[in-house]
Amino acid sequence: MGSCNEADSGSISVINDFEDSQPATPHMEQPKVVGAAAAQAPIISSYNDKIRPLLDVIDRLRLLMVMKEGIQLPTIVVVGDQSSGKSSVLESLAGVNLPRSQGICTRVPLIIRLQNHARQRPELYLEYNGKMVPVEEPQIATAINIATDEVAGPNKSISDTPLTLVVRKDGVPDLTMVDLPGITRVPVHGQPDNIYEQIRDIIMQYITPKESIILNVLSATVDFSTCESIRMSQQVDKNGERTLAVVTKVDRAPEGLVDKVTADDVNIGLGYVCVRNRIGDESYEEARKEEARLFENNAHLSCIDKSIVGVHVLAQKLVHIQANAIAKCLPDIVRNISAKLDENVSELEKMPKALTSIADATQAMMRVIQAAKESLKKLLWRGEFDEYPEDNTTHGTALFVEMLNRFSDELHNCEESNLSKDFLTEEIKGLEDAKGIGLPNFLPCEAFLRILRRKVERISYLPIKFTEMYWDYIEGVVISVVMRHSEMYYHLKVSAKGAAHNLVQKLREQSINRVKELVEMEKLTGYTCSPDYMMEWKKLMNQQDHFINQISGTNYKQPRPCSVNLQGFGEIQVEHLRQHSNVSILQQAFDLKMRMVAYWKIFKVRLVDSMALHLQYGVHNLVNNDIDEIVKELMGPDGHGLEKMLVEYPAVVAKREKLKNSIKVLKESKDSVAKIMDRIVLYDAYLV
Ligand SMILES: Nc1nc2c(ncn2[C@@H]2O[C@H](COP(=O)(O)OP(=O)(O)OP(=O)(O)O)[C@@H](O)[C@H]2O)c(=O)[nH]1
Repeated sequence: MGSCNEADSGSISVINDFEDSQPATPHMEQPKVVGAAAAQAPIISSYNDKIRPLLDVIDRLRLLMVMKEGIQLPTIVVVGDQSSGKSSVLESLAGVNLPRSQGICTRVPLIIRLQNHARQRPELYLEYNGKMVPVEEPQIATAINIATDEVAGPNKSISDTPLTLVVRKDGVPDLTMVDLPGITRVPVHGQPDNIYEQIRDIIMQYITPKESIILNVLSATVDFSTCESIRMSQQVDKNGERTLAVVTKVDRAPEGLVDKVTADDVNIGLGYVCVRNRIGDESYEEARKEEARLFENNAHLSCIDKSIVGVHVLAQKLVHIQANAIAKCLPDIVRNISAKLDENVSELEKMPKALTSIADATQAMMRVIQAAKESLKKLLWRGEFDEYPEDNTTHGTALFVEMLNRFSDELHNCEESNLSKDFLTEEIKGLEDAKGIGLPNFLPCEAFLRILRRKVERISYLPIKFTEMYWDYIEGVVISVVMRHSEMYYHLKVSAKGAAHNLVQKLREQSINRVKELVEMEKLTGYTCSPDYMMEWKKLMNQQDHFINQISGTNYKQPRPCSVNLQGFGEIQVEHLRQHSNVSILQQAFDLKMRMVAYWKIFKVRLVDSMALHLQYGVHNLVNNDIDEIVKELMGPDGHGLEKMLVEYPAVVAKREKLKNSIKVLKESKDSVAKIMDRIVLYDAYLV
């Protein structure tokens, strides 16, 4: 802390404690103070001519809007609660009038580029909405208000579209800063209810990049720890390493200020600078004199170290911080620009060229269908999922096995219920219906077929349901693959979707008819050459004598059981069978039942196998041959179907334009930085 009353307000000297917290760059001299220019502007500083070209490049990149391409630039961002004095601080630094008020005043980000130039006459202009508007110094505040109304609307609403104010003036420090809307929680008339969230989002967008320097403007009249701007900057810069605090309105609350800035309760890493801004109609010169007098004579303020008071100290600190930030960030900026440029160039190369003739369109369409065909072969036939590793809904071969297993389970679980109570009832009825003249030990074939038909009929909905479900699934995959490959051609995408739908519907219908045929064939004939049938039947028939005995046996010493345990069936109720006095009928019914059970096992396996082969065959044909029908449909009967493909999808045109524009910006940016590469290497070498 410097001793009180020692500075001379007439001559400007720089006492800079910033060197303690920031390493001095060997190639960067400390900014000099040019006292002779004091008459023209409140801040007088010449800029290290090694850094000036680098700042010019950064400003050029900012003008090119390279930030929109994801390249972060070192930026001094001015934040503060509403009416904390942000614009007044900038005004003091720039020596020009900016809009100041007690209510919300800054409604859009205002980029202020201060450039020291030797000419007598200052040059000022505003850049916004692609315009460059020269402004006379006395009209700056009005011009900014007009431009703000144009960008953000005439009411009190805010916008994140920035305005740029360029101030070329003798004696100003070479600085580029962004002034942001002040944080307010209470919307005033005409402002949206979410004004706080809107302002917060803009501020966070600017202060989050680690390249940003946060200039936190705090009014001496408030408790710093209650400031919303402190809360926000701490969210992105916890230890305050890139935060500098400017304390304004020191004239209003001088008492205790020295303790406030010394205690540093709010963790400001780059330190504090206390200032007194212009009040009312004062001129800048008067304001600086008043400021110097205040820090010299005020009982409370004169105790504050001179190295942290005054607008000119603030200017010097900012210049120094900015120089270090640029030197540190430039190598990364150069690398990022190159990487982004390569990325965009390769993305543009991958985009389809605009189609200008039918021959082009035909070629593009063939390429799309060929690529879709290859993808479908992989997904639905070969089981290669490298193109869609995440989306397992398209992994057709794997899902087909799951679907088939589910179908098989459903078929097996679809057995008739209350089997135990009605045991042999259906068979006895079948035998009675098929009664005719014949030898008693011959089973009528018709009785077997009638029961078989009924059983097949009962499950016939299952294979059809499975077929429908399978083709629905195939349709989904085909459409999604075709659409993905035709993404870049809007009209092709729409037509190909329709053609894919029509094709799969046709195949679905054919497949359902084939499955219906399979079911009908099963109803018509009971046949198998599998030896399993006879083995199973014989095994079951071994229980016949015991079973019939339990129902109609004549051993009166033992009570007749009401149920019998049969292997393969469990406990069977038999009371209802005792009404049949004809043992031969029971024997035939038992035989019939066992034939049916043995045959039904064969039937179910055969049905699942046939369905698997049939559907696999269908998919094989689809991915190898049928898919080509899409081409025919797209060409149309008269061959004019592709004409509409010549009209491009607006989103593709927009994307191509955006990429071209980004490439242009990045190339220009690359060219700009190429001119100062030798300096970057110099600073880079130092920083390493
Ligand atoms: N006494 C005194 N008044 C000041 C000082 N700095 C700013 N003011 C006044 O405080 C009020 C708000 O100042 P602005 O610079 O408009 O504050 P701001 O933070 O830019 O305001 P918004 O952008 O609207 O949030 C104005 O009336 C200024 O004149 C100062 O150091 N001393």
